[in-house]
Amino acid sequence: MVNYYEQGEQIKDYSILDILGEGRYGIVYLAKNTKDEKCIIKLLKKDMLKKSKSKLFYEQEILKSLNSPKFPQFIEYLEIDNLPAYVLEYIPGIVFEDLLADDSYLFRKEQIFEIAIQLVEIISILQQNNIVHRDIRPPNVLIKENQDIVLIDFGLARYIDDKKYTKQVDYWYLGDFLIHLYYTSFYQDLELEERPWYEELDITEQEILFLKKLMGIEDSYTNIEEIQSDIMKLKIQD
Ligand SMILES: Nc1ncnc2c1ncn2[C@@H]1O[C@H](COP(=O)(O)OP(=O)(O)OP(=O)(O)O)[C@@H](O)[C@H]1O
Repeated sequence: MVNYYEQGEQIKDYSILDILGEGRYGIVYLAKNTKDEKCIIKLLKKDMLKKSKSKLFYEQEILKSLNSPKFPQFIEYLEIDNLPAYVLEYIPGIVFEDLLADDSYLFRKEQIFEIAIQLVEIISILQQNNIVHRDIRPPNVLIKENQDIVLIDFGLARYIDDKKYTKQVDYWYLGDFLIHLYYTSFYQDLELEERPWYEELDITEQEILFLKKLMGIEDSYTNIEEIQSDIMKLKIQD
């Protein structure tokens, strides 16, 4: 049984404003502190306590260690009804999942390159801290009003090793993310047979090669500098 908190209810020093999301593992609340500043409270579900231990551990550990405006700051650990919870900085903005759900929103190429540059910078900071996020998807990437990008939800993030948790996992997600953005300006003729993205999208050979390398379809990228340099070349050619 999940004990939901309602708007106006108090959890320790925080007053609940809204429920932002509910996953298998827990509930994400928007709340405000005693100074009236908004923040995020993540509360784990009881029946998921065993399974979610590692999710909780890594998300906390990793966010504590990252000190950059490109990620939400870890504020504090709480225990609520004997369940672990933690408080994170609230980032005002909109997640890409919501932008993509709005069919009228089209990403232009120069916007896609700007977003790609910021995401690569984010991956580069993660790599400097030996971290792979493993979930860089539209619900987990937020864009602020000033167009700065912030990566959230570190539940699957881990320390890089050379087996399961490789750098290439985040390169694959970056490629897939960018393809979602390219598809916003693709008109699907329902009469025609579906083709793979590299045939359907109106993109250059260089863009195809870049995306294929990110996704490991062609020779994979081995380092982030190479990716940075290829995006700059694409941007100049555009
Ligand atoms: N720091 C934050 N600032 C602003 N909004 C946030 C923040 N963290 C989460 N959100 C909002 O809450 C939603 C759910 O958050 P998040 O994806 O971290 O939860 P989760 O339950 O761990 O997700 P999942 O079930 O996908 O693992 C996000 O899509 C976003 O809209």
